[in-house]
Parts: sequence; C-alpha cells; structure tokens
Amino acid sequence: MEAKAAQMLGFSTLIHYQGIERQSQGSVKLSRGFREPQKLQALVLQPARTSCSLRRAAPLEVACSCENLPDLTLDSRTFQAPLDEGLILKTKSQEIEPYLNGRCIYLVGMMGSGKTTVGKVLSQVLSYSFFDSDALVEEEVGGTSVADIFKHYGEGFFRDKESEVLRKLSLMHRLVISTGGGAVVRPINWNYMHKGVTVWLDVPLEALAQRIAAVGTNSRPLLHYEAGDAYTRALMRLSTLFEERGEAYANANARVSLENIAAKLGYEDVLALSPTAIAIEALEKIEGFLNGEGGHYAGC
Ligand SMILES: Nc1ncnc2c1ncn2[C@@H]1O[C@H](COP(=O)(O)OP(=O)(O)OP(=O)(O)O)[C@@H](O)[C@H]1O
Ligand SMILES: O=C(O)C1=C[C@@H](O)[C@@H](O)[C@H](O)C1
Repeated sequence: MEAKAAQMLGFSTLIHYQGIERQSQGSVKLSRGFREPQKLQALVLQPARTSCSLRRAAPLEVACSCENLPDLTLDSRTFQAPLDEGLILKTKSQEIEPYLNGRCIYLVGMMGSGKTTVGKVLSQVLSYSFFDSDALVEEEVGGTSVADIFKHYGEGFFRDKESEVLRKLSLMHRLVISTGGGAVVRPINWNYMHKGVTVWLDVPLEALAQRIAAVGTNSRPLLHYEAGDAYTRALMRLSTLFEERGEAYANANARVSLENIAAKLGYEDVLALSPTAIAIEALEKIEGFLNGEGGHYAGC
C-alpha cells in the first residue's frame, strides 16, 4: 500500500524511515540500498505511533554510504522532493472522515493562531461546513462587531453570547468551528465542545505577535491596550493571556504544535508553514485521538 501511495504521489523512490540515518537538520544518510547518487524524488515514510502515515518529504540532502563508495553529499536543492501536500491532505481526510461519525471539529487557540485559516482548509477537505463562533456572536448581536460588543456591552456579555452560540453548535453535525480565542476559559463551553473533537493550534507567542502586528489589533479588543510598537504590545498582552489560559487549551483532545511540525519538516520558522501542512498535522492528531478512543479506528 505504501509503494502504491508513493507512486500515486509521483515519487520515484520510497525510503523507509528505518533505512536512513539523520545526520543534521535537513540532512539524511541512506544506510543501504543506494549504490550511487540517484536523482531521487523521495518520499520518506515514517510510521506514526498509531497507524501507517504518509509523512511529507522534507528537503533532503542525500549521502550514499554503500561499500566501495565514499560518502557523497549532494545538493539538497537538486533533490528537493515535490510536495503534493494537497493530495496527502485529501488522502488523510478520506481515511479518517468515516470515523468522525459526523462529529464537529472545534479549533481552539490563541488569537491569530490560524483557527479560521486552517479551519477553512479542514472543512473543505472533509466536506464539512465552516463556522466562526465570533462571527456568529456578531450576528446574534445584530451585526455588531466583536470590538463594539466589548466596548458597548462588556466582556461578560460577549462571553454569555459566545456560550450560547457554542451550545447551539453542539447540537449540530459535520461542522468545523473556529472558536474565539477565549472560549476555553468557561468550563461550560468544554461541555459543548466535547460533543465533537477539539483541536488546539499551539503557536509560539512570538509568531502570533508577528502575525497580529501585521494585521493590527483593531478587531481584537483584548490586545488593544499597551503602549509601544505593535509587535511588543501584542507580545506582552498575548503572554499575559497565555499565562491565564495555557492550561485551558490543554483540555483539547488533540494538540497541534507548530514548533513540532516545523522541526519535523526542517523549517526554522513556524511562520513558513502552510495552512495545508498544519491541516495535515491536525488530521494526524485527530487520527491519534480517534485511535485512543477505544479502538474504533485502526487506521491503514
Ligand atoms: N499558515 C499560515 N500561513 C500564513 N498566514 C497565516 C497562516 N495561518 C494564519 N495566517 C494569517 O494569520 C492571521 C490570523 O489567522 P486567523 O484569522 O486564521 O487566526 P484565528 O485563530 O482565527 O484568529 P482570531 O481568533 O483572532 O480570529 C490572518 O491574517 C491569516 O491570514
Ligand atoms: O482571546 C480572546 O479572548 C478573544 C479572541 C477573539 O477571537 C474574540 O473572541 C474576542 O476578541 C476575544
């Protein structure tokens, strides 16, 4: 099945993870089976803990170490595998979709963590509908923006509306929901969200601050205080919020750490990760959760 998948994805070579030695970041040594440097378009397969899983091929520097051949290091750019993330995403979503049984996916995470961006990708690939709970609150309050709701009615009023929106959503199926960054603070909201599968997008605060500084804080009232440049302001406020909420996010069924994805794929900067790469990781983590639920899902 793995060979078929590699062929389907257009890779000429399939390398099992056990057959390579990691040299340094982004570089591997092929320990057997490669007699000479070849023009590889390699798919590296790394068995996931719970089921076989297609790993994205990171840029590879290939070194040959067969008998009679000196180790050779080849230019990683020459051997960078084409990355059909879209196809991997589709394959993974088709694998797990039946086991979700229509349960909704709730994305939780700090402001700017990508819940909306990644949520839309997930909803599309799972053929689910997408909802943003902040947008639903705005509708409930006659089209008033979140910033104006905070300003005119206060945070408590907003939180009540948010809980009401989550209660209504918990009665529905086949939705991906981007929740408000603070939805995790009220225990009652977890009662609603745990009707589905909850996924925490865990993004380093510095990266969040960079994203938020780029778009401004006007629509994010809880970030709209401190003096200083936009990045420092956002970082200070995010740090305080995260101290209050870190534990609450950890209630989610699955944690998607952008730092972990970046390390796996050989990126130095989490901001370089595409929404698709993050969505693939989210599906893999959801798969892990479904596996742990009591053997309902055995993967491939
Ligand atoms: N993987 C990504 N690559 C590039 N830009 C991204 C990525 N994820 C999110 N962004 C950008 O970061 C900003 C915040 O993302 P998004 O609105 O999806 O986050 P959010 O978690 O829904 O935020 P909030 O809770 O504040 O509504 C947006 O400008 C979005 O385009
Ligand atoms: O982190 C938060 O508390 C918030 C995040 C946004 O999504 C909005 O729900 C609102 O601005 C509050």
